[in-house]
Amino acid sequence: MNMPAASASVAPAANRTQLRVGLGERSYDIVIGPGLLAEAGARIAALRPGARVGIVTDHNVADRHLGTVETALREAGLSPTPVLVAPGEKSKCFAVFEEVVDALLAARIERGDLVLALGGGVVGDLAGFAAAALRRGVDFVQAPTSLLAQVDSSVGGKTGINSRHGKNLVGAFHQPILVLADTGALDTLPLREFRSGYAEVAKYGLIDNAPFFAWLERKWQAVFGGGPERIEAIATSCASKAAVVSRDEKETGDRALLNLGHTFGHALEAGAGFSQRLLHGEAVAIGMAQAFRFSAAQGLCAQGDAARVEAHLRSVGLPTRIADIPGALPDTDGLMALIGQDKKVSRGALTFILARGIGQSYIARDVDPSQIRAFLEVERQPS
Ligand SMILES: NC(=O)c1ccc[n+]([C@@H]2O[C@H](COP(=O)([O-])OP(=O)(O)OC[C@H]3O[C@@H](n4cnc5c(N)ncnc54)[C@H](O)[C@@H]3O)[C@@H](O)[C@H]2O)c1
Ligand SMILES: O=C(O)C(=O)C[C@@H](O)[C@H](O)[C@H](O)COP(=O)(O)O
Ligand SMILES: [Zn+2]
Repeated sequence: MNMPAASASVAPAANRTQLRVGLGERSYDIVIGPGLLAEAGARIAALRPGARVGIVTDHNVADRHLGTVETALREAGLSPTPVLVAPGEKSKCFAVFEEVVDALLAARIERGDLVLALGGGVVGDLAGFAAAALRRGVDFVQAPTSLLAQVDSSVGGKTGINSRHGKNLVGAFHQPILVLADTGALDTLPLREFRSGYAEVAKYGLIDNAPFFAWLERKWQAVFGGGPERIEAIATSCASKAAVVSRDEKETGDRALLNLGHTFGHALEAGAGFSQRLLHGEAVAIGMAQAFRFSAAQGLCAQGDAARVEAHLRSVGLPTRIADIPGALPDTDGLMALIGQDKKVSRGALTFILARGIGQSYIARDVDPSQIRAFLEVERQPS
C-alpha cells in the first residue's frame, strides 16, 4: 500500500548547484552535488508524495548505491521496487525493454507513480523509454551515477534503445521531472568510464565554448581528481545542454549540435557490436576528432585546431582513431550503411556537425557521401 510522505523537507546545502531546464509545463530542476542519493526520498516525495517508485538500475550500480536510495525513499514514505538489468550497452535492446516494462507493470507502477533511473546513460535511456511507454506515459526521475549521465544523458529527454539497424533508433522524447546528480557517486566509477563521460564534457567546449575547452586543457587533471573543478565541469556542461534543450526540445534546429562526433561515433559503436570494445564516449571522442579532421581536410577549419582537439583527447587517455578500436569493424560500405541510418538523415541526405574552429561547430546539411566515403578510406589506413 502507498504510504503518505513522512517528511519531505530537504535542508538547504551550500554545496549544491541547481539549474532549471525551461520547457513550460515540462520544466524541471537539475540538482548537482555530493550526497544527493541520500536525499532522493525527500526530494522525490516533495514532488510525488506517497508514490510507488520503480527503481531501474544495473547490477554494478545496485551493488554500490541501491541500498542508500531504497532507504531514502522508504524514509520519505515512498514505496520502492528495484528492477535490475545487466550492465552495459547491450541492455538497450527490445528484450530488456520488455523485461523492464513487465517488471514495472508487475510492481503496479500507475499513472501518478514514478520510474527512477538510477545509473549511467544506458539505464537512463532504457528506463526513460519504459516510462514513456508505460500506461502511455508515467513520470520519471533521473539519478545519474556516471559522469556521462551527469553531464549529458540525464538532461534533455532523449530516451530509447538500439536496433539491429543502428544506435538509438527506437525511442521517444520524454522529459524527466527532476535530475539528481550525486557527484559523490562518481567516486565508485571506473576510470575508463569516467574518461568516456569526459568526451561529452569536452564536446560542449568544442561546440560553442572555446574558453571552456581551454579551461579543460588546463584543468582536466583536477576534473579527474575530483576537486571543485569536477563539479564546475558538470555544472557548465549541464548549463550548456539545458540552454540548447530549452531552445529546441525535439531537435528541429540547433539541438543537432549536441550530436558533434556522433554520426561517425554511432556507426563505429554499432560496428563494434555495442560492446565493451568501444564505449559510447570513446566512440564520440573518435567521432569528434574525425569531424575536426574532416573539416580541416575540407579547408573549413585550421589543421592546428584539429590537432589540438586530438592532442587533448589523447592526453586524457581517450581514443581518437579507428585504429584505436580493438577487433574487426565493418568495411567502408558497412560503415556508410550505418551512417545512412543516422536520425539526422533527411530524404537520404547526410547531415554532419562540422567545425570552423574550436567552439565554432555548425550543422552541415547535404554533405556529399562520396567525400565521407573517401575520408573513411583514408581514416581506415593504419597510421
Ligand atoms: N539520452 C541522451 O541524451 C544521451 C546522451 C549521451 C549518451 N547517451 C547514452 O548513454 C549511454 C552511455 O552511458 P554511460 O557511459 O553512463 O554508460 P553505462 O550506463 O553503461 O554506465 C557505464 C558503466 O559504469 C557503471 N556505473 C555507472 N555508475 C557507476 C558508479 N557510480 N559506480 C560504479 N559503476 C558505475 C555501469 O554499471 C556501467 O558498467 C549510451 O547508450 C549512450 O547512447 C544518451
Ligand atoms: O541530447 C542530444 O540531443 C544529444 O545528441 C546528446 C548525445 O550525446 C547523445 O548521445 C544522444 O543520445 C544522441 O542522440 P541521437 O538522436 O543521435 O540518438
Ligand atoms: Zn552522446
